[in-house]
Amino acid sequence: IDLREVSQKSKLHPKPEGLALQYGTAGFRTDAKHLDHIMFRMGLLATLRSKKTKSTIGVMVTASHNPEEDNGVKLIDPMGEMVTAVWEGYATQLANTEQDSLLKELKDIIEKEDIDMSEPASIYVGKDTRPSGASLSRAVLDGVSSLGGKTHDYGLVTTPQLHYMVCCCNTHGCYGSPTVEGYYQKLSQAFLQLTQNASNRTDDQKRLLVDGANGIGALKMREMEPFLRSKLQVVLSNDSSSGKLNHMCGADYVKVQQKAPQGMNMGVGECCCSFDGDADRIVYYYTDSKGCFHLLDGDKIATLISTYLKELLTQAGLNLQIAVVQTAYANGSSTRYLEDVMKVAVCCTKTGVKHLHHAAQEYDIGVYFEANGHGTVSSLKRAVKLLESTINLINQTVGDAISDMLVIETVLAIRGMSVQDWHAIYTDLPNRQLKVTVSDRRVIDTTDAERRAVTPEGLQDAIDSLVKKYKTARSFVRPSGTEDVVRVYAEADTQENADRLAHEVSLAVYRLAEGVGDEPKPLH
Ligand SMILES: CC(=O)N[C@H]1[C@@H](OP(=O)(O)O)O[C@H](CO)[C@@H](O)[C@@H]1O
Ligand SMILES: [Mg+2]
Repeated sequence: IDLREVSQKSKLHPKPEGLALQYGTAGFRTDAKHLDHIMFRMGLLATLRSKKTKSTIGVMVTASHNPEEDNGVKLIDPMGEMVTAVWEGYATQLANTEQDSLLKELKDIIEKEDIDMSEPASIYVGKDTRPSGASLSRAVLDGVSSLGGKTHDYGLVTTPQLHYMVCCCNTHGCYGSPTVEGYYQKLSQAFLQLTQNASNRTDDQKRLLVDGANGIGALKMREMEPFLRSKLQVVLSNDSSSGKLNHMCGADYVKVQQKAPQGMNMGVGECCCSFDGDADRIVYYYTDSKGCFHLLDGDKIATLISTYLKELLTQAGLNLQIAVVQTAYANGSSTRYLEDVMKVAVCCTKTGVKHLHHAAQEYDIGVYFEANGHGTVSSLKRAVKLLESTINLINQTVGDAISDMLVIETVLAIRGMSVQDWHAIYTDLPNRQLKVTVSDRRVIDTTDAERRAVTPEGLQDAIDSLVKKYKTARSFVRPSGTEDVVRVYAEADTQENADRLAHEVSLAVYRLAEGVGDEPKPLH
């Protein structure tokens, strides 16, 4: 194998000594300053993956909901899915190898996977709006070309758009045409077709305020608008590239803070939604006449969509198995509603859409959403004509804010529901998410889809006895896969109790993870 070019070019992308990073929940993420060598190496790895699978592979440069100064990278597999766990392992190995053993590490992977290096390779590359994206995506291209791979640089795209392109390419056009116009055309045609009979929709109901998180989603929404032919009137805010990405706005801010983003001019009862920094998450919300804020998160979205699909199946007399996949963060009320009232099967997986996606594929129709609004519908294998347009509206490869938004608007239109009707389906249990900083978050290990802590010793017992003090309470902790923090989640009968429980559990985490009794500082 001729790795001379890799050897030369890798010198232009040196690894800072001692820096170790993990391929986390959604790829590598950290301060953009430390990522150049990671990008080059992910270009190399994507090329190997492409040769191995004899397909096009995607490389997306993004740090999603994280601060503007951060960046990151994720690899996209042939069908638009996240790369497999084994290859995530290679990614971590390759990323952490010191400069002088890079070639050896590459050869190891080539050997282990028995890769025919004479195969051609094709890599699609995209990036979000972060200033560091330009030079980092060039480093990816450098990696690919040093192994002789071909690249197509899509430039600024949302993460789900790149997933879509990869899937289109590898299915030879069956999924759509691999261009942004192809994407807009596919989604908007399905939307217009499905909503054409929902004629009693008022102009107010056609209006949707969209918070673009000052990111790529805003840009792409503006491009898509003409395709929607005023059937959906999108009012964009936080759509300037001069505004700071994800700062006091975007889906993660709205979900975790449980309040409206800044920079949005919301009228009473108006239907609003927020994307995250790479537009793969969406949450809805409105404020009522008393100024109260009401959030419709991923759990509410999963409920709306699965209820609608179940109705379609009944109408069509189809005996297909439908299920909703959630994570430990799903509000207890949503799980109860789906199982007890809707009689829909619910299953729980670890955090990260790659886990939900695989679980969803076990069913004829799998609706999966993380509570934070990251999700989609998958596996519409045996469904028939009636579902065809609905399927076209859905980006089945990965969670996609724009496509999800159109699906939601369609279901609301067809069922004549307002955002308030939708909100009333069930009442969320008050909840709170906190972050605790500890010196090594890896001391926390979990089981049962992250709902129980195995280590440090005594932590789960401490959580259990704190939870017992409250009514309808639940709490769990897990190390984040995208930030250097431990996440704490709690829900209880009142907001005060949820806040108190989250705080108490944070204290226990700090005490047991650090082995000391100091006061921690839980952050919102
Ligand atoms: C509690 C939470 O919202 N966690 C998020 C967050 O992962 P962490 O591993 O919790 O940092 O980022 C992931 C990628 O966007 C997303 O899939 C996940 O749901
Ligand atoms: Mg995201």
